[in-house]
Amino acid sequence: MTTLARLDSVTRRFGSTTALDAVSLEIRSGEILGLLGPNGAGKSTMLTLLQGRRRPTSGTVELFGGDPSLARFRAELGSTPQETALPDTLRVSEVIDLVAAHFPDRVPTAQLAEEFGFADLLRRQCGALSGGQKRRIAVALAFAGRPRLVLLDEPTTGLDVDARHGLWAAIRRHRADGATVVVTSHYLEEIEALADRVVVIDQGRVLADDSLDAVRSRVESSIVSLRSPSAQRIAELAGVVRAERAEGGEASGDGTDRLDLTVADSDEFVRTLVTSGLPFERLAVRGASLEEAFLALTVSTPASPERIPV
Ligand SMILES: Nc1ncnc2c1ncn2[C@@H]1O[C@H](COP(=O)(O)OP(=O)(O)OP(=O)(O)O)[C@@H](O)[C@H]1O
Repeated sequence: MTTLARLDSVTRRFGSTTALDAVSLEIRSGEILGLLGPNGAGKSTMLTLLQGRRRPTSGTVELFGGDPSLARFRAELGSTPQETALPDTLRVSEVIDLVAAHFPDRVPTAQLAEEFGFADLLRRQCGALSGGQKRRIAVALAFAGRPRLVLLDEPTTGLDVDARHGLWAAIRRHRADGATVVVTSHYLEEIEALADRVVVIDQGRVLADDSLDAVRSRVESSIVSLRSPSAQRIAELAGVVRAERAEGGEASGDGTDRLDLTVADSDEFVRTLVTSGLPFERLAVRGASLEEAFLALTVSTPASPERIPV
């Protein structure tokens, strides 16, 4: 597998803020790489370095084997920024032609519009589009020149469910046609739906870099759900990484609370629970979703595990 881009011990500071802290990462051809992290984790900074829009404070960023701040190394790069800004007075088809003209092998306008679901908007001026329509067009623009590498910063923010699913299908189709994609997202289900590989970042550091399944299994989290009148004490038992009152789990009429506990080892935790003698009922155990695994990863960075007050 070819390496298309690489960060080698990259640190980027903004004044006293360290947005990226000694990050090393390779982007390999053919993959959809999901960048996952809370607000301010450093995801957008990583993309701007890959786009050559900023330089690292230290370390090396390489795009197609060269320095991304030099235009010739960006020739096969497509990207969609977090903020969508299309020129108000141009028609949609004109914006597509303008962007695609920079690439030697463009996707025909009608095909792109069909794939990304805006065939009916081609003659519309950009200023007259809704936020969601602009977003779909901005994502499509990243693919307009069949770039080898596409960077998508929160591509489906603000889109409804149907529009998001449509975009995911289009992104997958372009990957099948040979594009490599890096996608940041706040929607964890988006990363689960798209990514082959997941990089979890928090506070500028890479906490995990592995296949989707491996990231899930690496944290080996399980969710133990139960009801108990002693919720607080159960949440404080050894082995609990995170404790949360389940949705709709307000104290019920019988004085018990429903709890969802993220634990590293469910067998061990159940033994601890039984030994504690604390009352519980309706215990259920299941594997953690990516979202839950991600939360467990990011909250376990400090010395002590986080316990959300229950
Ligand atoms: N131009 C800048 N000047 C000062 N600080 C900045 C600048 N750009 C980013 N930062 C800081 O660097 C850190 C990382 O920001 P970044 O935008 O990369 O995070 P992110 O993971 O993309 O967050 P979000 O999910 O909220 O978009 C944050 O603390 C942010 O405030």
